[in-house]
Amino acid sequence: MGGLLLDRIRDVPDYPKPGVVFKDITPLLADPVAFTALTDAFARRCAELGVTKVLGLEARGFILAAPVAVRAGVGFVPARKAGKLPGAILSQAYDLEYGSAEIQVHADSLTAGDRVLVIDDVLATGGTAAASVELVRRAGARLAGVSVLLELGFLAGRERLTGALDGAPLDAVLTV
Ligand SMILES: O=P(O)(O)OC[C@H]1O[C@H](OP(=O)(O)OP(=O)(O)O)[C@H](O)[C@@H]1O
Ligand SMILES: Nc1ncnc2[nH]cnc12
Repeated sequence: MGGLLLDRIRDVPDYPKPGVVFKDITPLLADPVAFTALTDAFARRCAELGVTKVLGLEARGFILAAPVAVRAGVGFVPARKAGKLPGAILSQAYDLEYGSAEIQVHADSLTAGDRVLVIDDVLATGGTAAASVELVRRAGARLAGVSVLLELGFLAGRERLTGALDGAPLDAVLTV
């Protein structure tokens, strides 16, 4: 499966800033065989980890996590960029490879009985994933793990996240 997916991720140099090589997953999304293989792999991980909810990160994480929730038969919880959720929220600011942002979840979207898998496309510096893990904890749920399509190993996100994971697995389908 690795080649099928890696061949469909495009490098875009100097986007969105000079020096950044942007990993564009749109070719993968446009290929139903590749997208289905990825969805199935994430869904299998949900079953292995006893997941009750997947947390998808706006925006690319939404695209990957929503079909996983349907396939795995678990709930989908959106972590949205600041200012988009209408109810009472928990909020977490963070830095990422090319900027800074703030993500939010509805405070009642996760409960103490939930085992949550955070799903995103890219793990770069780990700032986004760390903020997501923090929101899961603050919502009172248990972190089942973090699963990403592509880990950029040279940015050391895994090292940054290790403490925050508290033993939960960090899985990358691909690492470059
Ligand atoms: O490991 P990090 O350095 O935190 O970077 C990873 C994050 O950056 C990208 O999201 P982005 O904020 O660009 O949003 P998008 O999904 O709306 O494009 C990507 O989808 C991850 O969520
Ligand atoms: N290099 C990169 N490509 C795609 N998404 C990213 N998010 C953070 N860094 C990224």
